[in-house]
Amino acid sequence: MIKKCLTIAGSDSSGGAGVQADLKTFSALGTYGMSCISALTAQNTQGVDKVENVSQAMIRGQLAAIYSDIVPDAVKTGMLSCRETVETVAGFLESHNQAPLVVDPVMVATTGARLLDEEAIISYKERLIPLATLVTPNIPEAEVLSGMAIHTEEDMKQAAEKIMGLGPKAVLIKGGHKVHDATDFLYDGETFHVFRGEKIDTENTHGTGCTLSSALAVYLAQGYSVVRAAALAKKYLTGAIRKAAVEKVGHGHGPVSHFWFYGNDWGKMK
Ligand SMILES: Nc1ncnc2c1ncn2[C@@H]1O[C@H](COP(=O)(O)OP(=O)(O)O)[C@@H](O)[C@H]1O
Ligand SMILES: Cc1ncc(COP(=O)(O)O)c(N)n1
Repeated sequence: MIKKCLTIAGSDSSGGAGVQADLKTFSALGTYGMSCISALTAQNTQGVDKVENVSQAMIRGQLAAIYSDIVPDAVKTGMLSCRETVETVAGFLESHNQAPLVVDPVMVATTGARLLDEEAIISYKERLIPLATLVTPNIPEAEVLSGMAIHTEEDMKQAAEKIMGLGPKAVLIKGGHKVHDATDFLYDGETFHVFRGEKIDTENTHGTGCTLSSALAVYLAQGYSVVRAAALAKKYLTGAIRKAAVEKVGHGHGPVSHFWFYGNDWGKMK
């Protein structure tokens, strides 16, 4: 039976990040995608112009409609925007969700705009992260969650240990913000797993974190271990960045391309 994946995240009007990136990833990897939209953004590849939060009643309504009909095999959260929404989502998932949960603690867009209120961080730490199968901060987000500065790979490991103290089953610190490589660290409380990645020379990285966390949700829905899911998700994302480097959309930070994955088969059909 087809696996069903749910994203709880913000909408990106330009289609590169947020719910739109998540649904594209779910489809490209052969799963059925569902969404609960937490906030609307008016944004493009150059910046975020406006943010409007969806009401708590509407967020609860979307989640209740989904869970009363189609039970997800995996869930991911992305931009949750404010403290109330983090609390609402955590409260709902606590009582209704039994599937693997990937928490991408989205705080700031690639273009620099804030996507999360400062007061929401405490709710992430106390309510949502403890429910996570995997939490996937980038380096600045890991600094906020761990309360320490990260300059070296040793720092990434120490921060991962501190974030594990918040109660998730595993943490993946993403290394895309480093200058020379794109190495990610996964810590499951016992072992550090290193995912070395070539840094592709491109500014077209809009939606990388969203795509990675969605691909992780897909592979967890399909029953892979967290370690295997992380390796497969990184492979999918690297292909999507590589394609984006030669296929620019928009005038700013172009979105990653999900077509690379279908590309070969489509080529054969022509
Ligand atoms: N230029 C790049 N080349 C290859 N991989 C990248 C590049 N930029 C980011 N990544 C990878 O994309 C994922 C998201 O990373 P990061 O940019 O750190 O997170 P976010 O999108 O949340 O800011 C990670 O797996 C990271 O290693
Ligand atoms: C609705 C929404 N969610 C998440 C991101 C972060 O994605 P990125 O870091 O790639 O800009 C975004 N820009 N917009």
